[in-house]
Amino acid sequence: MNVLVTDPIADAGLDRLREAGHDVETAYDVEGEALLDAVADANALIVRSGTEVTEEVLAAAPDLVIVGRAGIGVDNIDIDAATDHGVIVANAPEGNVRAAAEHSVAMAFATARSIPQAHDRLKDGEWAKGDYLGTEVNNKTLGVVGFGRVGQEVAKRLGNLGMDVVTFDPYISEERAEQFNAELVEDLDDCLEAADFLTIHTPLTPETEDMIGEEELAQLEDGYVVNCARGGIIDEPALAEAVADGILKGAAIDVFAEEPLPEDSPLLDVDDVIVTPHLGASTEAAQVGVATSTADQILAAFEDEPVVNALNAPSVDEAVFSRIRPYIGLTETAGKVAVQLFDGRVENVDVTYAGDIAEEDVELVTASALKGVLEPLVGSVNGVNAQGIAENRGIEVTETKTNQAEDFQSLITVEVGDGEDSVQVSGTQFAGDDERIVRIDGYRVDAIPHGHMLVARNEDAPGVIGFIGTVLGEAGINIAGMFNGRGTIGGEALSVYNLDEEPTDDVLARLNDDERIIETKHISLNGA
Ligand SMILES: NC(=O)C1=CN([C@@H]2O[C@H](COP(=O)(O)OP(=O)(O)OC[C@H]3O[C@@H](n4cnc5c(N)ncnc54)[C@H](O)[C@@H]3O)[C@@H](O)[C@H]2O)C=CC1
Ligand SMILES: O=C(O)C(=O)COP(=O)(O)O
Repeated sequence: MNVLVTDPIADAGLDRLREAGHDVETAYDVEGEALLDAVADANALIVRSGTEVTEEVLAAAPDLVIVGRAGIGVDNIDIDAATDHGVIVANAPEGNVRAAAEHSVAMAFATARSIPQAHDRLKDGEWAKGDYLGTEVNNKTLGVVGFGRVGQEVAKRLGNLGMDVVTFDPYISEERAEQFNAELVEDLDDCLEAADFLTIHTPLTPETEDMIGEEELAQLEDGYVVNCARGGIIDEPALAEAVADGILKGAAIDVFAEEPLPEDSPLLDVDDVIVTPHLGASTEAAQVGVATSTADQILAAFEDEPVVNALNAPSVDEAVFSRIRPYIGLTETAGKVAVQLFDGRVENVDVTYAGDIAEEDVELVTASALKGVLEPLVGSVNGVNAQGIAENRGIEVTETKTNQAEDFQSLITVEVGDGEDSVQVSGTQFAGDDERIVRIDGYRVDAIPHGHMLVARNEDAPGVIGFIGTVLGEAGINIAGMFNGRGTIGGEALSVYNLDEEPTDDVLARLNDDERIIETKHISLNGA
């Protein structure tokens, strides 16, 4: 497989991919047409914050399976577009958390003690001792906006250095805040009022964009602001002005609305705003951590294993995956059989899980049923885009769980219908990877789903099966296996044939012309 890396990541990640036999190409700083050319044959793309992964980039990469973000923030990746293209987006949410937290703490101290300013002057030969009277963090209040992984680590560290911590995060519980000795406040205003130091740790979202503007900064009077989260959350001109006018004592900023090099940012012109070029994640340990984690996500995606940090695909842990794995292919097959037997326009897909499988997290299995149903209709479908494609086509998807699995340990039934008619196909998995279709529309069968199949509904009368065999034989089509299921004796029967070749339209017409045959259908499971 081809892995394209467009932002620098640690060798440990690149080596892991190469050792697994993949071609890894690095193309740092490519953009525009060059990026579109570079992704053309990529199966995986690895980025940090430097590459914009747009709809255009995704459209230029028809073989792309996964975008790996070697870090946390994914605001540079169009996840909805990736989902539409069936491309997994996975980040590495753990590796750089401590690095970002430590940088935030370092920046808080650096602004509170004017370290960069004093450093510059001393290097210029000036002993400016009298100009700097700093602020201690001890006995001050830290306001943390966004109490996720990084926010919590910052709270822990600065809490241990004598600060009281208040936090504003509408999506966490009071208990969570208490675990870190932080007081959860209801409004951003309460946080701003209380804080001497404000530190931002939210993602950049439509909700957080420009969340801190002139009014908010005014409430922090005489305080300090630290932003090592994302540019765009704080209004840069408002912050520059608040610091320049002495409303705030200082600000420490690692991230900018425009990167790299925020040439037009007024923050660069204000002495008491100290800046670093998006260095929060730049430690050796963090870079090894995110690079190896990203490589692992990519290897998992290539192997059809669960991508644990996938942001747009159902994901389960290894233990659950090993239990549901046998049912993923089976359920896709049941979906493929059902949709080929169904004559109407598919309006609903119902997947029923019976027996042991009903105890599991089956989101991935349902996605595979949808893949089976939808792929013959719309082309490339996978666990990432299956639900979205179903939604776009107005197909209602339901999951039912029951402990009634007849004599089977687990039985999965995929039903496709249009509100009036429907087709049901049930499958099970016997020991040793032995997949079977065991019910079609309630008829008991025992069919090995494979290659070309013929499903016939016919009168349960002497000679019908012989007739079908003769017609196939005359056409030179070998029957590899045959399974007959019937309702009542002399009533209707359903038989399933595994064929070595595809039956021609003529063969199907000959069979369907016989009055004892209600209908025959060719099912293709090539690749299954
Ligand atoms: N400067 C750098 O190099 C680095 C920057 N980051 C950035 O730091 C930020 C935090 O990362 P994590 O802690 O891992 O993310 P996280 O997802 O663990 O935490 C984010 C928190 O923000 C909260 N939040 C979301 N919307 C909010 C709102 N409107 N108001 C208040 N809180 C809100 C969420 O509930 C969540 O608890 C991200 O923007 C990430 O990209 C992370 C690592 C390095
Ligand atoms: O992980 C994040 O969110 C970061 O901001 C780190 O960005 P980077 O990987 O250094 O471009």
